[in-house]
Amino acid sequence: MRLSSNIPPYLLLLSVSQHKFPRKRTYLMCSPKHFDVTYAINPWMNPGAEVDSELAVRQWDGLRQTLVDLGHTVHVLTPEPDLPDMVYAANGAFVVDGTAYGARFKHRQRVAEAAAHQAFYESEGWRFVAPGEINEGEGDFAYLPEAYGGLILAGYGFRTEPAAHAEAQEALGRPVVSLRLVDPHFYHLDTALTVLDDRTVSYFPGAFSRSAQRVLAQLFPDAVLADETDAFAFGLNLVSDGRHVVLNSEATGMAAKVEAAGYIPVPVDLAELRKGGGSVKCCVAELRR
Ligand SMILES: CN(C)C(=N)NCCC[C@H](N)C(=O)O
Repeated sequence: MRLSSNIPPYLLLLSVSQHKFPRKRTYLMCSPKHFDVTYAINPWMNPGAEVDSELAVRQWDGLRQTLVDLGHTVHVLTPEPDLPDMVYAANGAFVVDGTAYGARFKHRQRVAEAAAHQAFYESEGWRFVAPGEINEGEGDFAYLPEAYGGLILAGYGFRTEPAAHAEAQEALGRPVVSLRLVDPHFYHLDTALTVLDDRTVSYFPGAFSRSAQRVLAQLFPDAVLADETDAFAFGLNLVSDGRHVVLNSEATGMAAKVEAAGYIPVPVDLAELRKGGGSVKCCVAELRR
């Protein structure tokens, strides 16, 4: 930056402090090679709907390439034929400070996915904690490394059991704040709340119980608030590196909100995978060393 003598130093400091800095991330994804909608376990799934799995793979690859082009490392899990929801890799574990707390899926159709994730973490040398309680990994857990010294937010009400929140706190040694989800369209925390940078969240209040809304307002007075339209467009189901916000291209309102908050929206088309009830974030697990 060229310093101009006409700009008062306090204004320069202000512009630097508002600049968002990206952090290089490591992610895990799984190709939708076997993606299909053959059962309905959330309100978005319609087993009668036609699914173009080749289009799903192309769109998914666009997301993978976008993350690589932003400078991030993306590991890829091998998809398995009878696990059509395996593309939603965020649900397989929750990783903080080098420890992977494994998933235990609620619905029988997804139960076998957990073993594939466990095998990945163990073969890559991560500390793996096997779960006793039902939980759907990063679908229902979010981490803010710089909020309150490192804070985990956890959703319950549809998939993950509250007992898993205590189990995650034991496994990961970070405080866990439990938040009750109340709208079945937003059955995982990551459809209703997202982490924009190490201390900032964005969320749709209407997806949470009144008490959970009060908790979020108390903890995050500076949150970027999303509305129902943003949430229904899967606008909160995004992946941010602290500066670039990769989100569903249909979520134009949410893109405008993150831009106004100082981030750079990076839209990707993931329409085919919406038929399974997920978007960008569901497809991407963050591996935190
Ligand atoms: C953002 N969401 C909801 C996710 N993190 N995961 C998507 C899972 C979709 C799958 N058919 C299911 O219902 O489990």
